[in-house]
Amino acid sequence: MFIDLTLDSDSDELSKTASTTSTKTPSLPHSLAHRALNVPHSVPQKRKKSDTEDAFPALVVSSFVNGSKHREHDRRVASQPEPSRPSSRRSNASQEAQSQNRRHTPHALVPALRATRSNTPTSSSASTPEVIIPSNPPDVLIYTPSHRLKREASSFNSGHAAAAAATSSRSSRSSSLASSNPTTTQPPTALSQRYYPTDAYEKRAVKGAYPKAKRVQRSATPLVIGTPGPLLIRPPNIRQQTRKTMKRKLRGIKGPAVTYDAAAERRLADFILNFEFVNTNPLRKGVVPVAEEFNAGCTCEGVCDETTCLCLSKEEDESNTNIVPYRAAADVAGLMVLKPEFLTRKAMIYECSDRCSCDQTCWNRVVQNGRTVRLQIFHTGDRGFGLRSPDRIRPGQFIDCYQGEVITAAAATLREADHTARGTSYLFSLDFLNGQYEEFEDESNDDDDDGYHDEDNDDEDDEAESGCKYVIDGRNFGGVTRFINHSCNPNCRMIPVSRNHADRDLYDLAFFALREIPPFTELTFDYNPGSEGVRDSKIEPTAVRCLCGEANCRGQLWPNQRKKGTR
Ligand SMILES: C[S@@+](CC[C@H](N)C(=O)[O-])C[C@H]1O[C@@H](n2cnc3c(N)ncnc32)[C@H](O)[C@@H]1O
Repeated sequence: MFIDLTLDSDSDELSKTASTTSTKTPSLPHSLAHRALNVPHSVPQKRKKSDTEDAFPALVVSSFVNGSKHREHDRRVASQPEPSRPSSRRSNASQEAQSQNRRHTPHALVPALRATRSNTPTSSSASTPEVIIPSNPPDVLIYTPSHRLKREASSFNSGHAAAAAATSSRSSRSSSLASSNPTTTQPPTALSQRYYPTDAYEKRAVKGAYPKAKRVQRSATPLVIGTPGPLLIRPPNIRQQTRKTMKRKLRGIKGPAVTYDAAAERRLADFILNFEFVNTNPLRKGVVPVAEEFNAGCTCEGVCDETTCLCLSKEEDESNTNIVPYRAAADVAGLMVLKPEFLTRKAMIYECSDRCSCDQTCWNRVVQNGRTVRLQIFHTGDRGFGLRSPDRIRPGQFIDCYQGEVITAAAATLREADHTARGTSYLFSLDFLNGQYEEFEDESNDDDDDGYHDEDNDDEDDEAESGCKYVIDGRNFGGVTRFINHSCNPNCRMIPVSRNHADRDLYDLAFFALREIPPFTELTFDYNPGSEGVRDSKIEPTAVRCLCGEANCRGQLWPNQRKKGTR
């Protein structure tokens, strides 16, 4: 067993060994204690002179055995070059060491080196100091720190403490310490040359701004054409992928399934690649809903009382009675449908809201509960895609809302040109309540009239021109109802439905069945309500021709591209 000088110090083994060896073992500085280690050599490996031999002159532990502790002498002897040691003496000394060991050592410690001198009782008669390397390998070697090493260690510690205390003048202090103690190795600091070399710039300049071009011999470079990847072996099936995308997007629509007619698959898949279905209307720049705090709710308990519910609109006559929009369907429990008389009215439906005290099962919550019928997209042949339902739809049954981006009237004016150029339009004005507050608005505008042009009013100019503040655009983002075509004899009607009495510009455009609609019948509504029964005498040359094929067809969808909404 012997001591590995490279290992760390705090070993229990060492302290144990040291205590069993001798209580007089010199106490080593912390960094000089060593751990005993089993290695296959009998003699410590040669180390750098400055690190080990000078610093750790060998102390032969077993020299304690016979009571003589000639450490200094041993150290000197151990440093003698090996060739000066006669082999015969070495063997004699070795034998003697072994016998000493056998006689006196109660434990496994034996000397590694034994210094001899002519006047020592255990030495041979030779006057030259010798190192005796016993044939039996030494067990323990503990090196004593030299005076020089002790000096260096203490000067290093004091220099390190001083450097830590004076952080501001660290570099100068360190350098002065370094100069005063040339043997001290300074730990690198933040200002060290190692991290911030002051000559880095010069070195780069010498090296040159650009690296040298790599010279390549092209003729010697092999051109390897590997085996083709999966893309070349089996090209992706674009059709399959677009179909998958379409199905994924259709699955994202809330409510009962929305499917498509197999004959329309290819065209629909191509179209849907550039279209996004939405479940709520995205509000675009400039569209600001009236805060819920301004809304009022009813105070009904459980389900609403038709006669007292505050949400319902009042008849305009003197009776002041509530207009009740819904009734229970005759054949389906829990299904609410529009009252037949409401279908012929021109009124907005006000449903109960989150501000109401009635519960969610209240009969006055129909549109907000969403679609209850399945829908199917198909291709009409001459009017693009159309929409129908595989289910029977009852008169007055809610189908779905028209959905799309809500944009300002000014934005709609800009988009309208694009819609016109394409010959299709998906713009629906939210203009139902326009005109109903004109009297009040005229009075309030009088105060504002200061005779100056206000740029902020440009949007309002557009509004005034178009007759509404906001428009719903279902071209690129929309619900499945954006496929409903126009008919001059429609089976559905678009009715405005609100849950916020305070907001007259933002509300839902809900489709209700005007009559019984058999399964797979195309759903249609009038794009230009109010002109029913009026056969246009002159068809505008720019208007989209109506192809509904009904006997009462007016010949054009609407005079200009933007639909009038529900007015
Ligand atoms: C809201 S979209 C209806 C869905 C549309 N067919 C599609 O494929 O996307 C309105 C457009 O459909 C076409 N359209 C709807 N009803 C029509 C009709 N009765 N006659 C001719 N074209 C019609 C017009 O091009 C119109 O601008």
